[in-house]
Amino acid sequence: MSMPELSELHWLFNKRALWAALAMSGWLMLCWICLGKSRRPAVIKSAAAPDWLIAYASQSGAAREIAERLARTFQQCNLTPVLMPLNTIQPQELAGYSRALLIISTYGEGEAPDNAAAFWRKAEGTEPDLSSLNYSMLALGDDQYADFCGFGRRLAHWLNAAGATAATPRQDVNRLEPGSIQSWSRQASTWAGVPLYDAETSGAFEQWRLLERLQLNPNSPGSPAWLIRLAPVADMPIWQAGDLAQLSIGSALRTYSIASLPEDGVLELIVRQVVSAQGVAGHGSGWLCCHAELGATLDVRLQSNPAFHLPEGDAPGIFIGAGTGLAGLRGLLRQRQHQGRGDNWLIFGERCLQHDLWLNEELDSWAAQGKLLLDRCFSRAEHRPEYVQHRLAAKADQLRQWVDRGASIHVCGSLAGMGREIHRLLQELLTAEQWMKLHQQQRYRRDLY
Ligand SMILES: Cc1cc2nc3c(=O)[nH]c(=O)nc-3n(C[C@H](O)[C@H](O)[C@H](O)COP(=O)(O)O)c2cc1C
Repeated sequence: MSMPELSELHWLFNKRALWAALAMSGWLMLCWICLGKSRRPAVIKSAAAPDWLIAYASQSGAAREIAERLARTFQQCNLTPVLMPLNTIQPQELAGYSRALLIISTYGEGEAPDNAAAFWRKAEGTEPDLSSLNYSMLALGDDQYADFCGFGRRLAHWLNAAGATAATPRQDVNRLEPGSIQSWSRQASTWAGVPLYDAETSGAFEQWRLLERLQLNPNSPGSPAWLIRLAPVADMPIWQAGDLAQLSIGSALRTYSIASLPEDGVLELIVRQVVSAQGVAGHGSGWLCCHAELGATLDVRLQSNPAFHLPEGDAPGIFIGAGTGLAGLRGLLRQRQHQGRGDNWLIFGERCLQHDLWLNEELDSWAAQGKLLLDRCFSRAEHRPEYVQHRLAAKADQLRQWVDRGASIHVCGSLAGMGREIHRLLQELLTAEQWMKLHQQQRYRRDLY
């Protein structure tokens, strides 16, 4: 999966027993609350929509990436925050929110980054009534500049003068220092009731070498997707299926789902080559998929992602994904094969049968051995165009039977394009009891971006 970049950070659910228990019980409660809400009539559902704002001011992307990651964590808890750069909101519109997380970088000489400058021009010197707004600010900067975190500080003063309440002390961060970010995250987590971040399950950056890249979809109508294979320069680190890899490429950091196991001796990723409307290759994907020479080294940090690990036990597994979402599912499926657990059902969607048989040798061989029930769907199929949600709906009886047998459901891929649809459909196709048990027993796991 190609996910947003981060600098010097690690975001995850803690492994330590106490925090895990707290986080999971919090998560379960949220699921319960949201489940209850989403089963009421639509009008109540929208009236009860969460009022979280996650706003950022970012020049080179660090603050934006943090904000995006926060938003994803909220979404994994079935909350739907509004995520935006400050410029896209009018100062007085902040009064429409009761809770905000603000990730604010400083640029120039103590100035606002470009995507917050217009906001600040309008805000400065005005004093709207923001007395119903509570906020928590993470201010990013560099103490080598004379006005350290100057914009964050000025924005916080302005908010306070307008009557807003700081729910946590403003945290100034020097050069993305992880300890400060962690400290803020813990406080913000407590306030927000969402487990936002913990540093202890992320390792350090290690060097890896680009070993190979194989295009998975030659001639596809979709953008090229590549299986990227990396070998460790030093010892092979340990990770679990479901974990993530943060790649440092130039000044950017990108996060991808890991598609392989340590036993494979390589770190495999599935990366879609991003090309802008102007034909410019994306920074991270362009380097990985086109520009980097084989043998080139890059810094990678592995990030534990317990929320997407396989559950204990040998119950069946349902795996649903589209596009690069196959990466996370493939890691899990490989682990299931290693464990000798053949009761797997994969529903995978891409564009067309002729050019999008991603990883077909491996998947077909598991299917031929009876270890995988394989449903491929193609959105551009001539006769029966289909998305994964259509196939799932067509196999609703089978879904219910598997869930009754204790199956867990893993969903990986885009939130907007697929994750939300699958979520909605599962709620519709499963009985209330099945849906409740899936949550209670933590058998519904998602890696969406
Ligand atoms: C040209 C430039 C000017 C900067 N000016 C300041 C500054 O005045 N005060 C400060 O604390 N940090 C300053 N910084 C540091 C950035 O705030 C810091 O690198 C931050 O992590 C960037 O976050 P972003 O990628 O979200 O924009 C500056 C950085 C650059 C490149």
